[in-house]
Amino acid sequence: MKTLSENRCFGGIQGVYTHASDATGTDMTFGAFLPPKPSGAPVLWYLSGLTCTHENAMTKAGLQAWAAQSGTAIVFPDTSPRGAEVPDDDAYDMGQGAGFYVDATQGSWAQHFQMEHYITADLPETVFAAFDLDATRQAITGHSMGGHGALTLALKYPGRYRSVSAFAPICAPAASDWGTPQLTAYTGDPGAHDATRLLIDGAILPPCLIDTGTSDQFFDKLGTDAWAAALARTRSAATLRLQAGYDHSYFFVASFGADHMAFHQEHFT
Ligand SMILES: N[C@@H](CCC(=O)N[C@@H](CS)C(=O)NCC(=O)O)C(=O)O
Repeated sequence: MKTLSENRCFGGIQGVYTHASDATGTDMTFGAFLPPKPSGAPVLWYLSGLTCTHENAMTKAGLQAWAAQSGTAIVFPDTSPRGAEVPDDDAYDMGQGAGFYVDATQGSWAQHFQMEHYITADLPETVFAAFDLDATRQAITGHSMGGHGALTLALKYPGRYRSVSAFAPICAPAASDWGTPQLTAYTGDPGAHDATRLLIDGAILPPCLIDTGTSDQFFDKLGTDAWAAALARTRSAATLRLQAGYDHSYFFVASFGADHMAFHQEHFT
C-alpha cells in the first residue's frame, strides 16, 4: 500500500492510499478517515454512486466531523477498476465509475470488474493490515449505486456488518435502467444482485436506515416503493424516511450524515 496524501481533519487523519488489488488486477485508490484515537476503532464502509471516485464523498459528504466525534473510521473505496487496460463504455452509468459492486462473469468485463470481491475481501485485507481497527465492528453505507452496494452486500454477507444505511439507494436495480443493463452485461443475472429480490427471497437484513429525498431527480430509478413493499411483505424491521424537498445530490447526503453516523454508532456499542 502506498500513501498518496494525509491531511489532519477534525483531529484525525484523512488519507488517500493506493494498493494493488488481486481481485481487479489493477491498482485501486481509496480514502480512509482515521478518528483522533484510531486504535481499535470500528469501521464504516462508504460506497459511492455512479461517476464517483473515492473522492466525492470524502470531500462532499462531511462525515468526518461525526466520525471523529464517535471514534469511527470511514473507508471510501473507488466505484470500479480504472485504467487504459480496463474496459469502459461511453455511457456514464456503465463501465469505469459504474462497477455496481458485483463480480462480473460476462465477456470482457469479467477480468477486472470484480468489485464485490474487492469490497468484501481485498480491500478489508489491506485496510486491517495497515491500520489497527476493529474488524468485529463493521458497518456499511452508500449513496445511490453505492446504496445498492451497501444493501446487497449487507444481505449477501450475513453477520459481517452490524448495521446498514443508505442515501437514495437503488433498491430494485433489476427493474431499473440503473441496474438492468449493467447487471445483465456484467453478470447475466440482475435478480441475483437486487436488494429487493434478495430480501423477498429470505436474506436477513441487519438494522437498516434509509433516507431518500422526495425531490430526487432520479426517484423513478430507485425502486423505493418496491423496497418498502418488500419490507412490509417480509416484516423486516427497518427505517425508511422520505425527506421533503431533498434531491439526489451531496447536499442531501451531507444533511443526513450525522443521523447515519449516530445510527451506526448505536450498533457498534
Ligand atoms: N451524470 C449523471 C448523474 C450522475 C450522478 O448524479 N451521480 C451521483 C451518484 S448516482 C453522484 O454522486 N455524482 C457525483 C457528485 O455529485 O459528486 C447525470 O447527470 O444524469
